[in-house]
Amino acid sequence: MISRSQLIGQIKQKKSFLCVGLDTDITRIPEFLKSYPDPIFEFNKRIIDATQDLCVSYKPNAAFYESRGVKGLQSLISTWQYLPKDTLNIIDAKRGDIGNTSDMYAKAFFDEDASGMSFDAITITPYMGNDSVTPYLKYDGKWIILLALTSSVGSKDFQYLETEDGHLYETVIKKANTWAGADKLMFVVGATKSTEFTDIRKHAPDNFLLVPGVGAQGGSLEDVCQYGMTKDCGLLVNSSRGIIYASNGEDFADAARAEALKLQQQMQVELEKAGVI
Ligand SMILES: O=c1ccn([C@@H]2O[C@H](COP(=O)(O)O)[C@@H](O)[C@H]2O)c(=O)[nH]1
Repeated sequence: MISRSQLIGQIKQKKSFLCVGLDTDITRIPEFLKSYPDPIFEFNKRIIDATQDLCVSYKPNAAFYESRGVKGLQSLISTWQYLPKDTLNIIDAKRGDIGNTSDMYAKAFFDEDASGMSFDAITITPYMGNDSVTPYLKYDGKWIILLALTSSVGSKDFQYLETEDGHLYETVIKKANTWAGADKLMFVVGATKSTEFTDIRKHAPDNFLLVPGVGAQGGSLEDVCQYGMTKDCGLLVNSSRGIIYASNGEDFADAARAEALKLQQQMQVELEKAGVI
């Protein structure tokens, strides 16, 4: 479990707001790892060892594990067990369903006794509304991260629809902030949407934003910080493929570390510029 003040403390100490995405694809990991009993876990373990002093968060994406059935679930559980307990460990599951089903999803990812895993935070889709979200809020110390404005091209299909608040993504943020405080609730905002961060901050001055889309998707870290950073930082910037697949040779962990270090160094500059550190 990691509270808002602990998260801010980690950011200041590590001079980083990097979230390393563990989107671990069996077809992209180095060949030599495939002789290990659990190649996906072995890969993640080495990535974690190589990056944990440079990041404040890890984000396994559930799809990469669930797509492998029982084996994948075991890799996810082993990865969760190995994750440092002072980083904010997010399961990127993008769930959303009626209340009693959400209860089960919450158990799956938050209740170690039930499932063998207890992540600090989960990503959720907001469109089924309040009763689809409240089951996760019952867990003390856990975070929910609602999709607000995604990095995808398809974000324009629904998220920009005009509403009384401006756009649908603004209504999502405004409404969800009546359900939980900034100590439990974050929003996903894509790095490819940096100019919208100013509007988003009007509705979410204190919430942390989980920002995917730098690196492989082309978003700019500098722009995200210019429009989205707060006095407490308020940002967790994710990079998955750009870090974990920096090399597919025996040097993959060193190459991942080098990419994470580049991002951490840019983040340090931004934190100093904004007076956070
Ligand atoms: O709007 C969104 C929401 C989630 N994601 C997820 O973040 C990572 C991004 O991976 P990269 O390899 O750094 O592009 C991935 O798990 C996505 O499912 C997103 O990209 N955009």
